[in-house]
Amino acid sequence: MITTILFFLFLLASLHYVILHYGRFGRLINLLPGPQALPIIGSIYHMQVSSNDLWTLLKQINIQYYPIYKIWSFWSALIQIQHPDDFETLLGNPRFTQKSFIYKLLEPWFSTGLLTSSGRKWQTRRKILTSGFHFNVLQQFVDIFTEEGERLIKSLKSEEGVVVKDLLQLISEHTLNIICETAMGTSLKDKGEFQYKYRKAVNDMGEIFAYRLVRPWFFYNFFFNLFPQGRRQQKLLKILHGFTQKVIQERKEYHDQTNGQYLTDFNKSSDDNNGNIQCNDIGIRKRRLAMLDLLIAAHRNNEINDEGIREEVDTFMFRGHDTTALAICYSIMLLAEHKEIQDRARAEVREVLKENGGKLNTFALQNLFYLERCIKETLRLYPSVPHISRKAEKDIKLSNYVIPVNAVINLNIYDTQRDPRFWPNPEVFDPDRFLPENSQGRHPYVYIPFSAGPRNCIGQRFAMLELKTTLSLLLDNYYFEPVDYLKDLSIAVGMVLRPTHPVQTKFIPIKDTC
Ligand code: HEM
Repeated sequence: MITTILFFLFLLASLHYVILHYGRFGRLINLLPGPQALPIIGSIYHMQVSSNDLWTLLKQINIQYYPIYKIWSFWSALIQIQHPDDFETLLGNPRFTQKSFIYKLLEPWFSTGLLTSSGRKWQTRRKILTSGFHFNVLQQFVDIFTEEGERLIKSLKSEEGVVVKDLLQLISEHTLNIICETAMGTSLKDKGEFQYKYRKAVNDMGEIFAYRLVRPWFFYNFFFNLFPQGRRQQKLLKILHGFTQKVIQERKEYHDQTNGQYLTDFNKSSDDNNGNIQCNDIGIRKRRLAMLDLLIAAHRNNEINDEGIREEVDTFMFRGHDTTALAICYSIMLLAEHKEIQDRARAEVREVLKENGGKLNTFALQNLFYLERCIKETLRLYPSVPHISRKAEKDIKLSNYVIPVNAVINLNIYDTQRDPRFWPNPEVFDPDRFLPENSQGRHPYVYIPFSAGPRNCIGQRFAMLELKTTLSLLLDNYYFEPVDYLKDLSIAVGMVLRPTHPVQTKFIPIKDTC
């Protein structure tokens, strides 16, 4: 019986293979170069290795088939691209805004929030949420970035310096506090264990994402949930959704208690008469108009339902803390390894602080030109989001090949930003690449850490202000010294550019400030 079923399935798969590969779609895809593929399963058998070996393997394949190649993964064709002209053709075209099926792996977590949705839904949500990142709103957030930065500095205090054993853990605690206080209007103070579990679950979900990515038979949630990793994912989702539900519930309660009076004008100042932002006894900031408030206001106008709020809070909670934590970590590590650059950045921070009476505000942050170049250069070498992916919504010509409708197109941001054809000495950390005179003539799509076009990162200005504030405070108070070196870094394939092991850095207090 089993043999008959297997034989029948094999016949079906063979028939599907012939139709797929000898039809127009398959013929066009097969014109592209790419690693050796077996009938039916394609090239995916090369990729059944650990996620850091996969990272190394893909780098080799990228070099071999530059600038475009295909990977057959059973019935799907994945097109990998790495040329800024192709990025421009794809991202610059407002008709290519649909994400590929790879993002479906994220749907159990985010459903169809801003990152994963498409079409009308995405447009409506993007419109609602954009005002949450308006300059006036971001300006108020700088106070929170500073408060949290000061807490971080206190936590590092020690006479002779401290070696932080897991830099990413420490910094992601800080960035999660920030996203909750700013975008969600909720404080996580005294919720250490609760937030630790959330961050651990985020990390574990990243591993599961990478695991499924190269096992297309696990793309179907129903089937995946029957297996141990699927059951593990179910448990993690309970933690992740429990966390965000609590944040939403607390904020809703606050607006119910205040009769929704703070849900009206998003551009008004949120300070009391003395310029202080107040907290109520459950730690919720009064009158700060957060992104979550926009969603609650939209809910009251019947523009979004409870499920809609949850998917956006899940999306922003993850995207708003993990990406910035990685960027801060890599910045610290790079500055630790480049003492002269670190000293120059610190000198600038101190100068700007002096000019602003020791206070950081948006004006002061705007004047940190060198630090901004350091951050840009960090995001060139270590883009928090190394790859993005789109669905070909119609035929599109890339690097002289016609890519047929429905193909998956993966954009390799990481390798493009290190491509020696566009970046002299690409492995060298040189913030002055981003001086205006050194940027002239550079292809506009060769540097896209925040993506580009209509689906670019909605949080990029938020991220830059947060990074500048945190790094300024750290630079003003500590010398950074390397313990682990970036040349030894091992990276796992996943949603973000995560190291496979904890990384360590030493912070030595500067006597005149600490
Ligand atoms: C250094 C920090 C950050 C980097 C490098 C970064 C990078 C990116 C990239 C490359 C995309 C495009 C993703 C894709 O097409 O699949 C993106 C989208 C997005 N980012 Fe960021 N991001 C950062 C910080 C943030 C922050 C702080 C927030 C929220 C507060 C945020 C929220 C989002 C959202 C919601 C999207 C989806 C936008 C849409 O599709 O309309 N990001 N980000």
